[in-house]
Amino acid sequence: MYHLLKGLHEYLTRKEEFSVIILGLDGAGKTTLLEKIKTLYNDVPGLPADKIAPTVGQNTGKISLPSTILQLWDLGGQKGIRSIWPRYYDDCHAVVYVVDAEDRERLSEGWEVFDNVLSAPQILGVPLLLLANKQDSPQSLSVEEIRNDYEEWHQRKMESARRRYGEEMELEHRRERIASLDVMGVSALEGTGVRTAVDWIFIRVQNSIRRDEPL
Ligand SMILES: Nc1nc2c(ncn2[C@@H]2O[C@H](COP(=O)(O)OP(=O)(O)OP(=O)(O)O)[C@@H](O)[C@H]2O)c(=O)[nH]1
Ligand SMILES: [Mg+2]
Repeated sequence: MYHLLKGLHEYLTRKEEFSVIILGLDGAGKTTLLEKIKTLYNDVPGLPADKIAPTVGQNTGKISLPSTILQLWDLGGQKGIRSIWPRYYDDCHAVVYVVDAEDRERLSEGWEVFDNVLSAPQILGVPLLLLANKQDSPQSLSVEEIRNDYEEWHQRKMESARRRYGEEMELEHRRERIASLDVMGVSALEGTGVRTAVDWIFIRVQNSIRRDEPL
């Protein structure tokens, strides 16, 4: 009887686990975001911003939400480390791409890398959230400006591909993904917008296609 009740209790209180990968250029604020999420959701706070060094490899974190656990993977964004990202694509349930909205100089580089992520076949059906970070800084571009900058960059890229190859290179599913792209503003440093972003992930992973795939 004890085992039966224990099993029933475990069944009723079990939590489904989802993996979320956090990507973006070095310095975008991924680790600051991860640590802020830990501070907001866990009893043990995450590292303060002044203790965070550039990531060589990965950092992880886990948060518990109603009937759900989110396992977060913050991957290093330096050029030489980005090649490890695709190893995480097969098993992730959501992707968060962080942009430094303050650093106008590196926006194009960030879009180039973002475009590679978008075109990875393993994550085609996976929810993708674009975060315009550092909204606490007055120099930062707003969510609207970031979205426009990406769309303009993408338009330019398509035009240059058309000129070079004389054909429409873009695939339909990619166009749809860009059109329905969700962009949110956050300050990983101050925590503004972070709960809204986590709520978005929480809701989207529940309906994720990958969730229904057999293990
Ligand atoms: N003003 C401001 N600065 C931020 C914010 N988030 C991160 N930073 C700063 O940006 C710098 C880089 O932050 P990290 O979190 O280390 O960036 P990262 O994306 O993890 O970088 P890599 O580990 O190299 O890929 C640090 O100096 C942070 O304090 C933010 O929301 N606002
Ligand atoms: Mg980092």
